[in-house]
Amino acid sequence: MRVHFTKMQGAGNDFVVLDETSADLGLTPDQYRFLADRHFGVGADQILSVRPSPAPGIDFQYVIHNADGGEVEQCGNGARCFMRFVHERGLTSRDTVRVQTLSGVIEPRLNADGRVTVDMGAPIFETARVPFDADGLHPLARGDWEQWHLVLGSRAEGDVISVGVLSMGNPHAVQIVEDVDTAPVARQGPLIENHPRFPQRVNAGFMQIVDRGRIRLRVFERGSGETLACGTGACAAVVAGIRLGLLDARVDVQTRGGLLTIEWAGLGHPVLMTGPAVTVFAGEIELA
Ligand SMILES: N[C@H](CCC[C@H](N)C(=O)O)C(=O)O
Repeated sequence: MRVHFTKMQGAGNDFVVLDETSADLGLTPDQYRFLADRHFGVGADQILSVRPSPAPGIDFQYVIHNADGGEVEQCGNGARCFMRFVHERGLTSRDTVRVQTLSGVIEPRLNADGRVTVDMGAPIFETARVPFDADGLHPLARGDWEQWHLVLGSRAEGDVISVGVLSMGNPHAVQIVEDVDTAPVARQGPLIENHPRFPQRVNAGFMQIVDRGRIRLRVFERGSGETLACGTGACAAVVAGIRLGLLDARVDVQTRGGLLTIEWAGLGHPVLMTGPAVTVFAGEIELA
């Protein structure tokens, strides 16, 4: 099957985008993994499928698969690229659309300066909804929020880290580090991602607080490994920092791939994420 695709990136988090508005391609996990493969396929952190409206009042459906072929609930950098894609392909003439994802409706908006702002919805803190298995654990109260001690690996080698746990539709565990450049992302990332207390695994954030309006962030993503940026990870990190009393309501997030700006007015409010969305090239590929 010959498939047309568009390669895009948002702050270096890169995507293969498929226009499935005329017909679902019906791809398998193996085919998603092939498209994401940086040696045998196109190469991407996630594969984004643009599908027709599922209901009145909703413009599109947005389906996301990680590089490991697994479908996931949300992708922030992908949502910005989604908006650029539907605009460039003439699938909408509007600068904002309503998009159904597995975790709810999001509203990306194309700004005059070329960046894209997305209402990512409100963060979720109930551990059962992240999901995070807190049974038998005693939280550490910090700010107006709880932190959890996680033992990584076997008790012998076990790092014990303190994480904030929350969902942006997808699960995140965020820890504060002195310096993201020396943080043990490669070693701790997989141990956090696959920690048994996260039944659906988790995205692992490593946040360095520069000042109350700026952080540096690295994320070891569930199903994709460390990426140059993670949009939902940036939202989760800023929300965690605000709840710990360490950040103001508007924060610039410096990732290895670029700058994102996150705004959150507090409990009950949505998180707004603003950042770049770039079309790199289009092509076709033969799928077995
Ligand atoms: N790896 C994530 C999905 C992609 C999130 C990230 N690329 C973003 O920009 O939010 C997960 O398994 O929940």
